[in-house]
Amino acid sequence: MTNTHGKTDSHGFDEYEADHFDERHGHDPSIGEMQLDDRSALRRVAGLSTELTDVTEVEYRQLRLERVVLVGVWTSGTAAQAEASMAELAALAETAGSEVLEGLVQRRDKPDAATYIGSGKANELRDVVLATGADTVIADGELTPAQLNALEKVVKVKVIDRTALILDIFAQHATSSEGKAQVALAQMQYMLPRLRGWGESMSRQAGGRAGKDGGVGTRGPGETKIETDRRRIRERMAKLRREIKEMKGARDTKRTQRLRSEVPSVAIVGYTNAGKSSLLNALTGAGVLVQNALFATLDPTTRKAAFEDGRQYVLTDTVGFVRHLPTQLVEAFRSTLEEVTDADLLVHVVDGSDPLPTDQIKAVREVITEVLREADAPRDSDMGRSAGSAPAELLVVNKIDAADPVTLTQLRSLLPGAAFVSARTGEGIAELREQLAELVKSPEVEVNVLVPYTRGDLVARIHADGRILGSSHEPEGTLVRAKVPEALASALRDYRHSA
Ligand SMILES: Nc1nc2c(ncn2[C@@H]2O[C@H](COP(=O)(O)OP(=O)(O)OP(=O)(O)O)[C@@H](O)[C@H]2O)c(=O)[nH]1
Ligand SMILES: [Mg+2]
Repeated sequence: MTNTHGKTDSHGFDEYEADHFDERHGHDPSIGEMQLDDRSALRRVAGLSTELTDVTEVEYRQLRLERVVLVGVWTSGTAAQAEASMAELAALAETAGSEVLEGLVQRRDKPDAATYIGSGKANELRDVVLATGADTVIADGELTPAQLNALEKVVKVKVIDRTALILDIFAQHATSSEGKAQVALAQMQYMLPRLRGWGESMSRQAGGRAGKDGGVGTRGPGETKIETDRRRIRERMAKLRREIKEMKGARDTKRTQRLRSEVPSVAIVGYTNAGKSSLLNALTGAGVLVQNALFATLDPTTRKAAFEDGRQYVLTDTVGFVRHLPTQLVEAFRSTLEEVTDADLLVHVVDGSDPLPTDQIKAVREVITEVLREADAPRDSDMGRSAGSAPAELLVVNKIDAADPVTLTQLRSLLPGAAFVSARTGEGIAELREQLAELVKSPEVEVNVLVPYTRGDLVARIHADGRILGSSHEPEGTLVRAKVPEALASALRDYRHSA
């Protein structure tokens, strides 16, 4: 796996990811309306798919999404929510590089056990596929291997589900070696029960057909071949887990240093495309990748920043969330998501111009809860956060320049503590800075110490981590009055000076 940056680690403080900086100026299509140039601007990363083909030879069905028809089952919620879900699926499909030709939604109590949509609707879908010349159907859910297989038999083109689509986008956008490994792990986990025959393998397990060739979707290797492939994939997964753990080690060291120095950490979280990276840029001038694409950011980027009073803090931009984020990804990205669980404060960015911002807030909180629960589970390399202490959350409604005024008024009364900003125009950013300074724990312990000259290291730490209120050089050492983090105050205990 090569890294387009020529770097192996993009989690440092001062990395600058400019090579694919791709902001489209003055043009802001809404979700689901991304233009052709957006898609052609996307480069497909030839990474995992080829590798998997190596591993399993003919087994892996590469996602070559070109002309797609979307299909969804609307089981609960309002018509607006069903519509938003399809619009999001369209945006995901376009982010993955495909052209959306048509979308069908079926109202049902629950998805059809056999074919996801009902059989009548499946035939209708077949007609739409024929009429539009689509080569792929994307279903808005996670389908069982058997459902995918059965639906493919009816529509006679490739059928993939929302989970596979999201995994494909992640694979395209991963740039760091850690990100690539995490995506590969998630994809393999998804693929394992779906090896060629998607579901056919299930019937074999159940003592079904004897693996004779026969028609679409049933051709394939014999049982032993599939088993060999499964074993090879499991071996690769084990290797990836080990690699991810090692890569995480390097990042942990950095984080431990940060924790020790007690620099408060703020993590920017939120729905994908809400403007998290834009906000990081607005607050720190970082210049990270901003793109009107879903999951543009996969690797956490951390920047140092300072409040007005000179106090330092670190700000981390993270991977975006989405409704029903595939569990394979949550698990594989666990080490990345630790940036979230270890933060002192979460800045939760909400796209105020989205038609249903409160649904986004809910989806993000669900993922965060899941991540926090995972983080509380005991594991070998525990560090930082003590169980149960979730970081505080500040809601930031972004894109107020583009938001509907009525929605904004509703949000203001619904979310009284929230900040309202535009990362694009800068409106509200100064106020947000003040709010952050208030919320982030101040390292306020006042000390008055006489530090002997042999402990220059301590004086250096006071300078680095605290605020000097006054200092003078005395015959016995440096006399310092300062506000310092609690940990440093206790390290200075022996040098307390009473004057
Ligand atoms: N109108 C408007 N557009 C904004 C604002 N902030 C961000 N955007 C646009 O929203 C899109 C997404 O911005 P990003 O900062 O990449 O969003 P993100 O949350 O980091 O997205 P992912 O990393 O993909 O999850 C880009 O097209 C931005 O130009 C804003 O305040 N107003
Ligand atoms: Mg981003």
